Amino acid sequence: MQTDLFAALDWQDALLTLRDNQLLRDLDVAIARFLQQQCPQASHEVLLLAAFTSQQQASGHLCLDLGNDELDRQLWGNAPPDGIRTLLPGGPGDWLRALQHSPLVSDNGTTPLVLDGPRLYLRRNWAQEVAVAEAIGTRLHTPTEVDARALREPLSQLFPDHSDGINWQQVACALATRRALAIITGGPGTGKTTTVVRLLGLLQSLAMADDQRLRIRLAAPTGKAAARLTESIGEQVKALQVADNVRDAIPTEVTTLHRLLGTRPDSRHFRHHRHNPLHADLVVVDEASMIDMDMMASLLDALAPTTRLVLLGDKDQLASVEAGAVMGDLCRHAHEGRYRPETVAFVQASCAMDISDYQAGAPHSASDLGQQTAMLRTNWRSKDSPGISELATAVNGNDAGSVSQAFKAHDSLQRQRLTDDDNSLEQRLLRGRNGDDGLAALFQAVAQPPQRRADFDDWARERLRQLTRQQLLSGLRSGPFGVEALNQRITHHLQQQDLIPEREWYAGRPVMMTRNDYQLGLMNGDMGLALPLLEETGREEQNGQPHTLLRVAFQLPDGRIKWVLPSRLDGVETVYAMTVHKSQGSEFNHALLVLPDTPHPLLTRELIYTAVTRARQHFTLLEYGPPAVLNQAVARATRRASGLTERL
Ligand SMILES: Nc1ncnc2c1ncn2[C@@H]1O[C@H](COP(=O)(O)OP(=O)(O)OP(=O)(O)O)[C@@H](O)[C@H]1O
Repeated sequence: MQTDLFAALDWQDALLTLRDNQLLRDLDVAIARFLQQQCPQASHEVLLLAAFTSQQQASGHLCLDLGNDELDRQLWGNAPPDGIRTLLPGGPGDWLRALQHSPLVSDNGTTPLVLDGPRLYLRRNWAQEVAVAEAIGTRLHTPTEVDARALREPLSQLFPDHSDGINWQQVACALATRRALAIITGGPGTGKTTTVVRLLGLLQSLAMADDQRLRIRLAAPTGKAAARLTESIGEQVKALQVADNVRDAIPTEVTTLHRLLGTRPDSRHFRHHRHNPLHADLVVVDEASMIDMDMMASLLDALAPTTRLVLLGDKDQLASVEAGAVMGDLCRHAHEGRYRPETVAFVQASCAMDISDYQAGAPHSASDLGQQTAMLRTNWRSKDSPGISELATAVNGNDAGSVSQAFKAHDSLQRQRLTDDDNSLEQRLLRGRNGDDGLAALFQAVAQPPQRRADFDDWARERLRQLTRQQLLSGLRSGPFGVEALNQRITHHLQQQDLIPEREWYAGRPVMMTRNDYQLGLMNGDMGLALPLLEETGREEQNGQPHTLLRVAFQLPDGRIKWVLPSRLDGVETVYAMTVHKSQGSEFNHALLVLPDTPHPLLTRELIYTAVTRARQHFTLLEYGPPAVLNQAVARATRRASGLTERL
């Protein structure tokens, strides 16, 4: 009966209705139509599932997991729309049977759709996931092992600080020497950079003792993250307890992943791939939680099988905007350790430390990858901002009581209820916490450029640093509490206060790149500030003032300042407010998070955690609604559908 009804419906209309109800995108509709052209005998049920599989990518899922208990919610929110049951009769079990008999579906990548257990993939996503799992598997079976006892002496020199418990930094270093892949995860300030610099010192010392020299490359997913790491690596390398020639053989410049792999204009393919691998013996990638499956596949493809890869990142942060949550998948059990007895013995021999409390309960629960993964657990920056790590831990633990308690216990944390009909948000941003971190101070400083052209780069660097003293964040892009509305509202207020003129470009306008511009060498997410630049040739004064031109200053990953003509930038937006997604890889002395007046499905635990951990010293929650908005967000953990963990 249902099948008759289904056949009677006009297929094209059904797709368009789903699109009009925002259950599908144009792209998803196009994919279903394309597949129908390729295979006219394909059932509408399978085509519809293909459209939904494509649509799942918009939420970061790599596949449609038909075994997911929350499939209904994932597909169409709360309740299925009218008529959908007619289009897609039965339940996941029936759909799986339909897929198994469809000519569009195989389990080995020979068809446009791939069914792997209960997971339905578009072929490209499946192929990437398989390639990533294989490349990781190869690295995990490539021993680079050195004798554990031979590590003991150099490790104790690199880690002179004596601690009673387990020194996870030292454990991470020791584990990383064993295979061509290592993962080091930990929250902010847990010493990931410190650890990796010591690891580089260790590996380079061992190589140089053998008359070799490792070619080391350092990278991060965004320009901002690369710039931040360049700065902290530089300091750490200076403090490294190694011979001078070893120190000199450790690079401090961090590049973006795109530059590392070699972007090619007008192509989504990179210059480096399996037939032209990167010339490197060791590649370190920081902020690995921002790497999506597509980029991870490209990265692994560009590395020779013998090139060591070390991934650093915070597994609890928001996953990449694009599909895949690779770091989260790779670190699924990092907090438990789940080490095998031989790993425990290796750590005992190399570090004289007992990690048997973190041994796997049952042999099958330990994975090869787990043996190469270490989680750092001490926040070394906590003296500066104890409240922030306490709040972050409470958010991670979905502990509403501890979240409220943290706000009460620490001056570094503030929670303020705002109403929509006053200007208290704008006034707060203008004032800042202590005057010198507010927007008013920024505009004042911007209005006082140096007198000599030679001083402009340093001045711009300082102004860009000033910009990171305070940042307003929102988890949403659209709607009254999304960054678009917030930026408009703040801009309007500043104009009313005569702090900025009513035109698009003005000195003091903070902007962010919204796409990669390879010609300019600027990447999506890079932040710039419009500043008056003293004109080099026109030294003559105008009305008693030196002649200045408006330029946008960006800091490149190597620290240099790049001055760009505003008209040359077509992919930028104002960032008085920034999305939490875009704030990844950045830190601010004071981060302020706006929460809307009602709970929102896009606000999740990872998003709140990421916002809190952007703050170095102070975190403020600006609530336009009841506490339930925060509590519901903290309770909502995201789980992205992928088969990577199982495959590994
Ligand atoms: N073992 C240690 N003993 C004392 N201080 C440490 C130790 N490890 C790291 N630190 C200090 O803690 C601070 C944070 O370390 P580091 O930058 O390595 O952390 P991180 O995890 O890379 O931080 P983030 O990702 O938040 O930038 C630094 O000032 C560093 O010098």
